[in-house]
Order: sequence, then structure tokens, then C-alpha cells
Amino acid sequence: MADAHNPAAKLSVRALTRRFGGLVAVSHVDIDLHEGEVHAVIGTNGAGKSTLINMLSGELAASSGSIHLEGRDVTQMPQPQRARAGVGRSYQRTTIFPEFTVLENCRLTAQAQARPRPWRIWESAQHCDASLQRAHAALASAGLQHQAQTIAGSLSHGAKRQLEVAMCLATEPQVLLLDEPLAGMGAEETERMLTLLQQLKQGHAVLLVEHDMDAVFRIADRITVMVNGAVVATGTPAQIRVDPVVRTAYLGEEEHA
Ligand SMILES: Nc1ncnc2c1ncn2[C@@H]1O[C@H](COP(=O)(O)OP(=O)(O)OP(=O)(O)O)[C@@H](O)[C@H]1O
Repeated sequence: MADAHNPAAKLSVRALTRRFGGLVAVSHVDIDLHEGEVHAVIGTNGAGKSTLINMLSGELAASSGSIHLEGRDVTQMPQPQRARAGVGRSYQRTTIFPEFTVLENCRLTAQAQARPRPWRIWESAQHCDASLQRAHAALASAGLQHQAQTIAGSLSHGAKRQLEVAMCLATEPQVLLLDEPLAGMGAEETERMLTLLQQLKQGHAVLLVEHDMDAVFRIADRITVMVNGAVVATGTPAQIRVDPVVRTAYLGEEEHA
């Protein structure tokens, strides 16, 4: 049934649509994100992937359709609230503070996430401790604990992207929306990030928008294919590889063995 949300999914999206004037950038998209799965969204340039991820994170309002986080309707919830509710994201472009240390970057994100209650001033020290703990935990999960005191701007490109994931983890999300985390990475950095993503899916539902098809077909548990704003197929990598509609509309004659 088109409107029924999947209660087993962390994030369940139904008929999500975004129009820009006459252009339908995302059209009636259904998608379910489950804990323990990397769910990749692929599609040609302009297929609507960024628009979709922006609606899921709450940065862009949906024109119609709905988004449920663990059964709760978050469609109208603004981005900061949605992040606090458990939807974290990383961006295509690096958003770190380059002059601060790796740890400070994570701590600031964790602190920004904590619900401010200024009238309870005695809580502020506790918040700092809690934020620091979250920052350390996030760095450990992202494999950056040994670079905690490194100035973020001096990290390699790959480590900066790892830091972005760590900053996302510092908000203790249930759902991770990752926008091209492999962009600009060399082979070794890509391997490190793929290992990290494999680990992160334990305890999180991961949505991955990524252009590196080899990586997507290796790492994804499920793949959703978008063409012109609409979903043309969803399935396992094995199913997507042989799907005739996908092969014609998106993969062309290319083989992804
Ligand atoms: N703010 C906007 N105003 C008008 N049109 C927009 C806006 N944002 C996106 N679009 C259009 O919506 C469509 C989908 O764009 P989107 O960026 O979501 O695609 P994409 O799949 O992420 O592409 P890419 O892989 O190149 O990042 C495109 O036709 C784009 O030009």
C-alpha cells in the first residue's frame, strides 16, 4: 500500500515529492532505511539525490509526502529538531572548522546538539563533560582517536571526510545520511571509509548517496535507483545489476561485475 509506513524501518518515506516551480525534482519517492543496512541511492546528475537527502535531513521542505522516524511523523520538523531527534548527515563539501583540533570540531557539534537550557546554568559544566565524552566516542567510532589533538585543517582529504562522519556521529544519530563521502578520495582512503561504513551500519540506518559505483555495489545492502526524480528500482546489488529497467535507464550497457 503506497501510504503505509514500514514500522520496522528507522526512517520510512512515502510519496515524497519536491517541486521547484514547474520542475518535479523528486517525485513520489518511497524508501525505507533499516538499522544494520547501508542503503545507497544512485542516479545520474540531476536525478534528485541531493534534493531527497535535503528533505530527509529537514533542510528542504517537502512539497508533499511524508517522513516517519521510528513511527513518528517528522515531515514538518525543522532541521535542528530533526537532528536532535536522530537524523544526522554529512555534506558533499567539507564543513569542518580548519583552525580547531579534530576533538574540538567533534565537541562543538556534540555541544550544538545538546538542547540548550540557559536557565539551568549549573547544568552547563555537565553538558561540557557529556559533549566531550560524545566527541571522544565519535572519534573512536570513526577511527580518528589518535588524531584528536591534530589541527583539522592539516588532515589529509580522506581524514577530513572521516572527521565529517565523526562530527555526524557526535550528534548520536539513529539515521546517518551520507552525501558522497568518497568524493575526491584515493584508493587507500576509499578502503578506509568503506570499512568505516561497514562498522557504522551496526546500530545505525545508513543512507549513502555516492557516485563511485564500484564502491556502491560492494558496500550497499540495498540500492535505490532514481531517474528524473522518480525511483525506477529498489533491490539488492545483485537484483539491481540485472534489472532491465535500470540497465536501460541508468547503467546503459555497462557491466558491473
Ligand atoms: N534550489 C533549486 N531550484 C531549482 N531547481 C533545483 C534546485 N535544486 C535542485 N534543482 C533541480 O532539481 C533537479 C534535481 O537536482 P539534484 O541536485 O537533487 O540532483 P542530484 O541527483 O543530486 O544531482 P548530482 O548528482 O549532480 O548532485 C535538477 O534538475 C536540479 O537542477
